[in-house]
Amino acid sequence: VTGSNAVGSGTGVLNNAVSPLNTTLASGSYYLQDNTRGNGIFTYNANNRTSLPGTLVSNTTNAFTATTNKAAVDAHYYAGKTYDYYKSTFNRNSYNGSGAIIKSTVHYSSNYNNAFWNGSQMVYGDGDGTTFIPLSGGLDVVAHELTHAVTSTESNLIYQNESGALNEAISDIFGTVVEFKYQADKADYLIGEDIYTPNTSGDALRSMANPALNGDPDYYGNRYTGTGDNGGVHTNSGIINKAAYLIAAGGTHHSVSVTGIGVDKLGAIFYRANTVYLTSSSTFSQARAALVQSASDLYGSTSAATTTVKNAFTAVGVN
Ligand SMILES: CCC(=O)Oc1c(C)cccc1C(=O)O
Ligand SMILES: [Ca+2]
Ligand SMILES: [Ca+2]
Ligand SMILES: [Zn+2]
Repeated sequence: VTGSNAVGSGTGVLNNAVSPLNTTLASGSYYLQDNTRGNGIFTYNANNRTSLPGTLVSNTTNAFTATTNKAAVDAHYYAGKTYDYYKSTFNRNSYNGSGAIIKSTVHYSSNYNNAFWNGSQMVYGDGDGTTFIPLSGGLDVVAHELTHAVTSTESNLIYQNESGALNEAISDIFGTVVEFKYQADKADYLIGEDIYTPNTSGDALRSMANPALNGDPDYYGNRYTGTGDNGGVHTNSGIINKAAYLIAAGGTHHSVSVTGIGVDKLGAIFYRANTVYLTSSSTFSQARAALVQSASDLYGSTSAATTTVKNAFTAVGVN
């Protein structure tokens, strides 16, 4: 909408206080339209139907506290945080580097246990209340989805088999790196923990530290070779996620010891690989080479970081 920039507040999915919330005032109503980031962040409501994008979320006041708006408040705010991560860390202006409008839709369909980037926008279900609560309530989830958009404009990793698992892992990695940056007090190497199984504590959709907790592989020799889930993109991502965990936090896996270098360097190395070296058909082995080269470019060929990347991939059986 055409209006004036405003700064409001709101309540999120977990009844978390959200502030500041960048909104637009137009004709006496406030809209979840943030004009301060790139060409804007726009958050919509699908009203439990499946036509997109739905209706731009509005409120009579600049306090978005109504229950019906909690998913939208988090989707909007967390998209802004993810924008801020890419802009402040890599000077990347939105997912395409040129300020592309960021669109999110919440309340998609009914009892929808999914979130996705549809090639043009982010889409969030409300969950069925048992497996998931509204999925935009997790910062790692929102950053995961927006990172799919970054990947699509960079390496454009094909969403199947090894390139698809790399695509998925890159989204999990940046979901986690963004969580460490903006939710340091509760950051972890779990994915979706805030919105997964409200009746069970301590679990998550995936674990980077221990993929096996969810039955996902953490070693190349144990990869899934079937056709389900586009060739196991959310399963074999565990191999790359484990390597990423070892790169950041360190550890010993399959008798290979890795010295951790922290999440900031993890993000820098994967960002350079995704923007400079990876291609749409990259395999795990080619990703190892891309990441070693990226670490070498950034920190030196004999640096601790480069050694750590090599050891982490050896630890998960990727050479
Ligand atoms: C961490 C976010 C995530 O994995 O979202 C998905 C869900 C919940 C179901 C199916 C696909 C995705 C995805 O974005 O890959
Ligand atoms: Ca997490
Ligand atoms: Ca849970
Ligand atoms: Zn994904």
